[in-house]
Amino acid sequence: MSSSSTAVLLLETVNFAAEKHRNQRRKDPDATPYINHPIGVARILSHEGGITDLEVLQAALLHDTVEDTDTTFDELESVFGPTVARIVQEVTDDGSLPKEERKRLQVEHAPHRSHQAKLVKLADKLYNLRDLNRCTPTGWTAERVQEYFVWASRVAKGLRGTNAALEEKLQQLFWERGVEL
Ligand SMILES: Nc1nc2c(ncn2[C@@H]2O[C@H](COP(=O)(O)OP(=O)(O)O)[C@@H](OP(=O)(O)OP(=O)(O)O)[C@H]2O)c(=O)[nH]1
Ligand SMILES: [Mn+2]
Repeated sequence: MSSSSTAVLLLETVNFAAEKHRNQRRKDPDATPYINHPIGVARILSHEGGITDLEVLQAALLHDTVEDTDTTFDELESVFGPTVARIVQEVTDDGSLPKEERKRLQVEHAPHRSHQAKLVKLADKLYNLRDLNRCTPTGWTAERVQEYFVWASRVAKGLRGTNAALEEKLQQLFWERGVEL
């Protein structure tokens, strides 16, 4: 595929995600537009992970659309194709389960995800941990922040051997918190 059609597809994808997340905000005190997160996750993959796989970058832009908006996997498949839809599906929690179960399943399933899905997971965790270092979400205690680091390290353990650059950056954040990986 030519670089120009890659650019067009990425713009189509970021616009789809922006429209889906249009009314959502992050949990930080400034209520940052939610779309900053998926854009930042895709940018970590390209800029820090050296990832050029278009379907991975598209899946990163779309990774929270089904979990957090009215988007369906069928819709993603018809607009962006089966591979992108499958990667998003792999990184989407089952919202019908209780939160503790969803968290436990992320740890359990991480090692069995595809390489493409593991990349998105690594970048998602790296973004969210950096965001926690930047500021505390409204209503979160320091203990809840630390628990997120501990849980994220257990997920990251199952993602090992996927991307050295991203894993080293995650490792540094865990080390700074005194969390063993
Ligand atoms: N650090 C941070 N996170 C925020 C903020 N606003 C929204 N989030 C989202 O909150 C989720 C982490 O919070 P939790 O309390 O663990 O999860 P919850 O959404 O199920 O309540 C992440 O979802 P996710 O991307 O789906 O990832 P995951 O951790 O659920 O896998 C993250 O993107 C913010 O200001 N800072
Ligand atoms: Mn996310």
